[in-house]
Amino acid sequence: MIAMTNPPRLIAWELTAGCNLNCVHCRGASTSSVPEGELTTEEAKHFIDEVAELGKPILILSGGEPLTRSDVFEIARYGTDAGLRVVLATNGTLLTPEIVEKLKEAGVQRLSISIDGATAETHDNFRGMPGAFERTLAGIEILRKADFPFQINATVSKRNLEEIPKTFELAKELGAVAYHVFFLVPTGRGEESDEVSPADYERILHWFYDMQKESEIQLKATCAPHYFRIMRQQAKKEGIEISVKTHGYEAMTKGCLGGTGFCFVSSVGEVYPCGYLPVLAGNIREQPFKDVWENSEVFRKLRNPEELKGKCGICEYKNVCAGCRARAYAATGDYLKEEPYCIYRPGKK
Ligand code: HEM
Ligand SMILES: C[C@H]1O[C@@H](n2cnc3c(N)ncnc32)[C@H](O)[C@@H]1O
Ligand code: MET
Ligand code: SF4
Repeated sequence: MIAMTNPPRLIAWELTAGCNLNCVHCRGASTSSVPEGELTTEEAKHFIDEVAELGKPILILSGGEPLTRSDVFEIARYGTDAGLRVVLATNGTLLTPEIVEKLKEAGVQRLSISIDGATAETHDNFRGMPGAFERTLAGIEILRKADFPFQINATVSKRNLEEIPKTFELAKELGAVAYHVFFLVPTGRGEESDEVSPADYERILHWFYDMQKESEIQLKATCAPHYFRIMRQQAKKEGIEISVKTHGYEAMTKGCLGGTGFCFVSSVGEVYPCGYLPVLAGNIREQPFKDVWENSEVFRKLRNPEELKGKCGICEYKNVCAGCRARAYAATGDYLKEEPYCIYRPGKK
């Protein structure tokens, strides 16, 4: 019998590597100069056709800054018409009422807006542009007036660790429908020296767990697979069964979806397990997307927990966590080795 591969549930697509900001942590090391060879509008549409044939994932139009690409609305419309749930990730500084209207017309369902500090000083230092915070807040005001749903994405690093709870408060005050924390991955301009310590991961993820229990808006921790262990450890202590009712969407999913439910497509058509793990799975200019998704070596390995090495390989939580493969790669050059930022010793329960 031939083993079936599930289609992706979520695809992040770097429509362009160009950007109007210059963030210290940017995985794409994006700047205002746009590298050559971006997928053309026609190639982009062809890719959408290929994705829609395989399944109906959420398609995240990302970057770089996707709003610097003039055909972004045409691409979004095409994705919507193909039956995909199209969302867009932006730094929020370029939003105008006209752009928001066009995004609505293109059927875009939600925007994510990055806010990496609760004060202008922290955010602007992070984002490499004085005035970015004010411009992003102005962008959010336009979204609110247009009644356009948005989530806040905040990236945790040593530079803003203590302000993270305040960014959550800000997200709620601003009327976000969700708050997603990303944990810095040292790739592109992201530096290992800015990563928070394993003990701080543990502390912030415990805080996140407590917030999730009482929050009225949706919370998600991205690139912190250990959250799924902590969730189980805490629920056990509290004598709670994990269910969608008690723990929301997080009850149904697992730590890292890279290569199993998620992949990243770069501005020149390269396919990766995620935007932080530079191990190439294939290129949609050279191969059908279906072929890359189903057959590439890196995806096949990531789908098999038995491939995990070190303490991740013997951990009782490996099926729900599996560690961050991008951090393992950045630290050792081998994406199957143990997650370097996890404090847990397998077998302790
Ligand atoms: C609806 C608006 C959303 C937007 C705009 C958005 C945006 C993003 C972006 C830009 C990334 C980073 C991708 C990269 O650069 O590699 C990302 C990652 C991710 N998001 Fe979201 N997201 C949204 C909703 C969701 C939802 C609803 C879920 C869960 C069902 C989700 C799950 C994930 C996962 C699993 C990753 C992958 C992290 C990784 O392994 O690379 N997102 N999201
Ligand atoms: C989609 C989200 O990804 C974040 N982002 C950009 N670069 C990195 C990185 N190296 N590590 C973690 N998150 C990152 C952006 O700040 C945005 O909020
Ligand atoms: N530029 C957008 C943001 O800052 C999306 C991609 S970030 C790599 O949120
Ligand atoms: S993180 Fe986003 S906004 Fe910042 S430089 Fe990278 S692409 Fe631009």
